[in-house]
Amino acid sequence: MPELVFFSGTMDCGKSTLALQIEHNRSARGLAGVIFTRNDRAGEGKLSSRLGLVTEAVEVEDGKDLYAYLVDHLSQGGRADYVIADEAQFLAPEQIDQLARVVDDLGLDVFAFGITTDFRSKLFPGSQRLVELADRIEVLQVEALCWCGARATHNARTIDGEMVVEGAQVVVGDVNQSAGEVGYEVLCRRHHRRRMTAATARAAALSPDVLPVSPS
Ligand SMILES: Nc1ncnc2c1ncn2[C@@H]1O[C@H](COP(=O)(O)OP(=O)(O)O)[C@@H](O)[C@H]1O
Ligand SMILES: Cc1cn([C@H]2C[C@H](O)[C@@H](COP(=O)(O)O)O2)c(=O)[nH]c1=O
Repeated sequence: MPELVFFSGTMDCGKSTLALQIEHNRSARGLAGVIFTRNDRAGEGKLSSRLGLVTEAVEVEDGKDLYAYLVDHLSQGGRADYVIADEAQFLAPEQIDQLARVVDDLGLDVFAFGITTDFRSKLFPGSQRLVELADRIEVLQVEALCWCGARATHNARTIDGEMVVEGAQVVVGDVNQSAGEVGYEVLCRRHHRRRMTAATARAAALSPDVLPVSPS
């Protein structure tokens, strides 16, 4: 049975790498995939991994109907044996519904990859719809780690290493950004709640007089 699978995890846990591996293994066996993405750091129409691999993809703009795209593609003689959607958190809920229809009405497997929650630990609308509709949700096996060594479960947005909690939901960016730039850091829940990043933990360790944070 074809499936809609949501591979989810924090930033930097290997989602795009896995998407590229699935694409490689299937195309090596003569299967043809359609790859969707939106707002990849490598630029428009790219699916890229931090391991350096990159492939061409179809950029999903606002309002693009993914089901209609596949029907057009197939009716013009194109092949599609499976579908990959990276950065799926950026898709609109209607576009996730269209991916579910691709599974049910076209009989194709759809593999969607994305982060579940934003820097305020709120669900992205696209991820929420995936949680609601997916046949299966897979959490990636290679765990990203918080600076304390615990499994990272949350994404923090940082400026100069300090966690910020105000701003637009979507700001394309990366972990390990240089000073002055908006960046991201993955944290365990405890340290996300306390807004304690690697930089602020280091600074606190150097100032033993600082009182503990309030028990909120
Ligand atoms: N220099 C490196 N050597 C080995 N593995 C690396 C290196 N840089 C990144 N990685 C791996 O790549 C993962 C990030 O992969 P990527 O697919 O870009 O993540 P995601 O799409 O989840 O944000 C890291 O968690 C790490 O496992
Ligand atoms: C937490 C969070 C992230 N983003 C952006 C930052 C990156 O461009 C992508 C995640 O990509 P990755 O391949 O999983 O690293 O999402 C955002 O726009 N808003 C956020 O709150």
